[in-house]
Amino acid sequence: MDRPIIDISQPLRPSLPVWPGDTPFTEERTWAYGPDCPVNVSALRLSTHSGTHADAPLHYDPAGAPIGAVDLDTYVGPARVIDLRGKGPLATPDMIAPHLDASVRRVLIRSWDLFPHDRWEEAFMAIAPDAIDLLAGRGVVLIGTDAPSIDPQDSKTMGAHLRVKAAGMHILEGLVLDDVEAGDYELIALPLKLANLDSSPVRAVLRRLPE
Ligand SMILES: Nc1ccccc1C(=O)C[C@H](N)C(=O)O
Ligand SMILES: [Zn+2]
Ligand SMILES: [Zn+2]
Repeated sequence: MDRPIIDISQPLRPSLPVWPGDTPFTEERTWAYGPDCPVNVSALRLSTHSGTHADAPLHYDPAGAPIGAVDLDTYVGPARVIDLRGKGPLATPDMIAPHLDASVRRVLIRSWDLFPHDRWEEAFMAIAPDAIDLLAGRGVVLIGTDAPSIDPQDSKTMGAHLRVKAAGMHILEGLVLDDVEAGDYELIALPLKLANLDSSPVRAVLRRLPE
């Protein structure tokens, strides 16, 4: 069976919308191909939470592991995409529970009809802390979302992140699920081996599961 790759990652470019106040994405050419130079080499500067990314425990726990030290198995394997479009600003246990079964280890939530590639959209769907508890209780090890955070933009308590910490779960944020039907897939979304940092951009992809 053909299992084409479905790219669920944001393009990283200077116009990338970023969290208010965070580091904008910039790029520059350090060496430019030309008569005296046989190569192009560039430099980039970006927030660790740019685009589609994986939070490290260090993001919400000062003693937490940096992204370069996380267990990579979490980011590769079967994942269930669930469609919560139009269900409001907060994903609750009642919304999520009907989509789960004992086999599900990774859950990716779709909340946008169309991913807001060209603007920062602060009215994104967050995930209720007790929904994280439900997922953890069902054996889910990774929660992903097409929103830029699992907590509301104005959160000061980071309730969902702290429940993720308590459960030892992992997080993907900023996924692009516009072209993905609800269902089960193989997820591949490995973070960079950034030795000291709180998050890493990922190239997240899905494939149909082998029959
Ligand atoms: N860039 C930030 C700067 C300050 C506070 C939050 C962010 C975020 O991007 C949210 C983040 N992705 C999160 O894991 O919730
Ligand atoms: Zn993040
Ligand atoms: Zn986060």
